[in-house]
Amino acid sequence: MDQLKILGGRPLNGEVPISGAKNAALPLLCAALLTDQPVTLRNVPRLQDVRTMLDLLAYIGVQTRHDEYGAVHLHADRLGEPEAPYELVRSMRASILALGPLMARIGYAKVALPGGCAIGSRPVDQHIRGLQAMGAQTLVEHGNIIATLPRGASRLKGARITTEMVTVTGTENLLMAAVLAEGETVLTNAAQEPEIVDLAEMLIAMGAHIEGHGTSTIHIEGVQALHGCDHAVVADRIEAGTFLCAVAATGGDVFLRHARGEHLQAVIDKLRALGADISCNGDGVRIQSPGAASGKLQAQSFRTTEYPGFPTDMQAQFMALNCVAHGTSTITENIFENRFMHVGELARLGANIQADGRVAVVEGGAQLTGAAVSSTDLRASACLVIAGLVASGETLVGELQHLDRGYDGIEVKLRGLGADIARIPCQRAQ
Ligand SMILES: CC(=O)N[C@H]1[C@@H](OP(=O)(O)OP(=O)(O)OC[C@H]2O[C@@H](n3ccc(=O)[nH]c3=O)[C@H](O)[C@@H]2O)O[C@H](CO)[C@@H](O)[C@@H]1O
Ligand SMILES: C=C(OP(=O)(O)O)C(=O)O
Repeated sequence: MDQLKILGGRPLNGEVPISGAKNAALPLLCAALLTDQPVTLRNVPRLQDVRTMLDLLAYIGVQTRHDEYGAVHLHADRLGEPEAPYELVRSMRASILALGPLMARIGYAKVALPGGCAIGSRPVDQHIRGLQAMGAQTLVEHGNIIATLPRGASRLKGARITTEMVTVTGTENLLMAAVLAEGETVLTNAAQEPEIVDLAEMLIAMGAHIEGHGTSTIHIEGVQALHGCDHAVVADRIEAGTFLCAVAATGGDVFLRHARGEHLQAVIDKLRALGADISCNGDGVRIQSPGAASGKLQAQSFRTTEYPGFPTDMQAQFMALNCVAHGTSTITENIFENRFMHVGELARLGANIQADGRVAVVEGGAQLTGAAVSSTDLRASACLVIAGLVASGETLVGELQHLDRGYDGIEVKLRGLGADIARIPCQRAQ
């Protein structure tokens, strides 16, 4: 397995382009299942999760092509009796996003249950309950969710659905199911993330009737058929947030081109309180920071919540920053029950953190020193990269399959900003 070798202690300066969002691209790719006409998606990040999703869609019968300009061309004109097999689903939970569109388009879906994963148990009961409310008959058998329409029915039926908790992919699945259902669907307690808004905008461009996306109540009036579209994926707020934390920690002056400051307000508020100077305009976000070594950064307590609150997908990266800023901070993880696995690895670099259940108390001001560490999940890997950028000496980050799921060339981008970071291919990694 490849490793990242980082020599810490350098400030970051310059400009970095922010890629399209993983968590938007994955549902948008699945939305191509909703029409028999060609769909073009632009600004699609080059990530392992995108490759896995394209493999899955190809398996289902969709023609797919990722071109050299970052656009993906999809054509779902011939769908058979599609299956999303466990081999593809287990490496990427977002495969569950094929369920809603397949039910909407052909009234049949067989998707392997994604199972638990590193950050928590992550059930999909709300996806299934919502589809049942729209008339789907579902069966869990041999590890698969099999969904069908009742005898004589040709479409799902619109319904009022209130999910028991706010779920991002659950909202996306039900939104995609509802656009071709008969009559009106109202999703209450819906997720409000920018990725939901991006999906709704793509569906509207395909001819769907949707109102209220970006709020907790979404109204959808089903239509008979959708047409093709050409849509660009929204910029990745979590990639942008990761770079903001990296620059805050190392110090420097960086412009994040394409980043959308309005999608990162909770993180930006905390970074400003910590001591970074941040300005946003229509082209991107600029951060200037004196860096942790200046002794001027003040650690910030926060609790993760649904959008627009502080995102769980930024918790690990901000924790790395709190380790080197001054003062004690308390971090509460409210979304996933097991998302502190980076704590042990940060400790190997010299961090001082006590985690108990969903709460971690970070004693700031640590002088981190480089060591070999292992990623346990996607954002944990990003947090270790940030820690490595500030640690003295050499840090080796292993298990990069997690990082590669969600960051498009992070080491190339960081090197462009002045970091001393290199990927060591597995045969040379020691
Ligand atoms: C591909 C993608 O977009 N992934 C994001 C999505 O994951 P994902 O959509 O899987 O996360 P959810 O919003 O569904 O999960 C929120 C909480 O609800 C629980 N839950 C969810 C659905 C369900 O049927 N039953 C249930 O109990 C989950 O276990 C979790 O505790 O939102 C998460 C929360 O912002 C992010 O961390 C992920 O990066
Ligand atoms: C947890 C994440 O992704 P996924 O839902 O794909 O596991 C993430 O993007 O941080």
